Amino acid sequence: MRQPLVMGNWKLNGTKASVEALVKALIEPAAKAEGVEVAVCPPVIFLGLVEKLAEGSRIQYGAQNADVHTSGAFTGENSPVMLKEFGCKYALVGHSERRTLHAETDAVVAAKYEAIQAADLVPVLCIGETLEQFEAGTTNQVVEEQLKAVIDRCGIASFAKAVVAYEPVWAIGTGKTATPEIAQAVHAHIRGYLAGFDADVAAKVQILYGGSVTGASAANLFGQPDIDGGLVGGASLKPDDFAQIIAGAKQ
Ligand SMILES: O=C(CO)COP(=O)(O)O
Repeated sequence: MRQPLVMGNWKLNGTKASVEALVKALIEPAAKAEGVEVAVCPPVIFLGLVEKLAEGSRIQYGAQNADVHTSGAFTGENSPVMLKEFGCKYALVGHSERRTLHAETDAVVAAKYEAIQAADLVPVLCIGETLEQFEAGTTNQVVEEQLKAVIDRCGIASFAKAVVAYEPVWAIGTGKTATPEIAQAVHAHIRGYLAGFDADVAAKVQILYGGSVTGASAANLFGQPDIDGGLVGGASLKPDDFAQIIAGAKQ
């Protein structure tokens, strides 16, 4: 019922040459992965290039961040409306690196989520606990709070046009993937929490796992009933690994 989605988050990586090589290398794996949605989130400066390269392919794309404003005196920002003009389908919001390095609070994340949807883009709402919170056993409360901030501002119905990405901070870029069992338990909790507001919306929303996903770990993770694909960092920069991850979602 839910279509798997595999999304690469390139973070602050790439050159014109590497972006060209990577997108070209992904066209065939994406074409073969019928039934799997494939997307990449390059640094915004490469969006125009990705738009050209991905034209006519099954590769969709998005931004890693967006401002809350549409236009104005906000030096250095990119608005969701501009991202839409460049053909983006998605925008990540609330990635842990934005929350930590750019002090994005739950309130800021909710405002950005709203602005992204207002521009007719699909927000990919990133949530997840730190190592300290994981060890303290508070994962479920942490993700509930992160979700609640968005529900309070935008309503549960907004999740009909959103994607959730569960990314435990301790698994991001560390090589420590959550086991399929740990990830599934949190995904089931997230879906159950959303179902408390609206069962139909909860049943349909795609919930991605992110954090050190590799070609080797993807299929087991994506085989879990509440894991609908992945948000992939490091491995999405390597065409062979990312192709294997895409294939892992086709099961
Ligand atoms: O942060 C991530 C994706 O948004 C995950 O990054 P890694 O796959 O490099 O751990």
